[in-house]
Amino acid sequence: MKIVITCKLPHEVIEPLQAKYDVVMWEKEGEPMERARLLHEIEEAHGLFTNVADQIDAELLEKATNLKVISTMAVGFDNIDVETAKQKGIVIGHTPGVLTEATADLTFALLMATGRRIVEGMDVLRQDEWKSWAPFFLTGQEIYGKTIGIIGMGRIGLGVARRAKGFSMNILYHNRSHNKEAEETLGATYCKLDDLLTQADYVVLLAPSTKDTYKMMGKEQFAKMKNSAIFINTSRGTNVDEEALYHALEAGDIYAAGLDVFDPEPISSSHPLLRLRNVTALPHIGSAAIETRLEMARLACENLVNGLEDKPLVHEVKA
Ligand SMILES: NC(=O)C1=CN([C@@H]2O[C@H](COP(=O)(O)OP(=O)(O)OC[C@H]3O[C@@H](n4cnc5c(N)ncnc54)[C@H](OP(=O)(O)O)[C@@H]3O)[C@@H](O)[C@H]2O)C=CC1
Ligand SMILES: O=CC(=O)O
Repeated sequence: MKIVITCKLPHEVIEPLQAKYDVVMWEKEGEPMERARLLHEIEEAHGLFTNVADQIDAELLEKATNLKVISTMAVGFDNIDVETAKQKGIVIGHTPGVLTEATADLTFALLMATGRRIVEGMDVLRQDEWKSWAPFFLTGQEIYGKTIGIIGMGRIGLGVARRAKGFSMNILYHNRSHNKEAEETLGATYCKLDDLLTQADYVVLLAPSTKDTYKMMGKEQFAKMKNSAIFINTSRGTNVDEEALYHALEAGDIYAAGLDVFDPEPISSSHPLLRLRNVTALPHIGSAAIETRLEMARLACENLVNGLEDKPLVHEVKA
């Protein structure tokens, strides 16, 4: 059977696959497989190893006449046309859990960096703009003891809430349903979205990208936040109206934003958001810790092999 891998993986990860299958792997480090090549390779493929950078859409699935399994090295699967794949009897695997703590670390790091203007501080040094210690030079927002509002209290949201607890933060959250663990172990309080937005000093978005969450943070939502509040997004760029965010930041309706994700990705260096002093931006590196990425790759391989061998996947996308 033939496997197509759309990104360069370490030898130790693909060796077991090469022993059993005909493996085609994209070799360019840090770049996704060219679309034309993917559309060609998929015609004969039985298994597809993908990630958030590929669009696994109806056009591609139409050509994938032999495909049995799609395995994404990610927890989010919004880049995959799940409905069409399911109609064609293709199973889909993803990698929840193994990236939770690394992504929660990065989310909290981004919250701290944005609140305390860490990247601006480095820029000041690089540009020789540090004249003296001054009472209000590079002052930001406190973190310890403040209120955090987590939209999407799932695995990663809970990880962020545990970190926030260590900073004695008051924890609010909004989901479609209650998260008992967050309430019972961390004392988190369930809120309507509007209440969370008006009360939180830090609004952290961690809901998946779905039809319901598309641009869920827009003009109206940013207007409800405090002028001193900070918005952090480590979920998906599609969950935010980026133009509305830009205007809210520029007008001082909110204090700052920390962003790891954009729509589309990669974001261009000329994007208006990147020109704002009060934006701290990262290139979608939430889960980018070495051990985590190895675990994700191994789990995605296990899902792939199980799918090829008609065994239950370790983590199957059920949606
Ligand atoms: N920046 C990065 O590198 C990374 C980003 N991610 C992103 O983080 C997301 C979350 O991952 P993970 O925590 O594992 O996922 P989970 O499924 O565990 O958590 C998602 C949470 O969002 C809530 N939710 C879903 N729909 C809505 C809605 N319409 N309104 C409010 N809340 C909603 C769910 O609760 P309920 O069902 O009760 O509404 C659930 O608690 C991923 O889907 C991915 O997009 C993940 C990893 C790395
Ligand atoms: O964005 C990354 C993911 O795992 O989802």
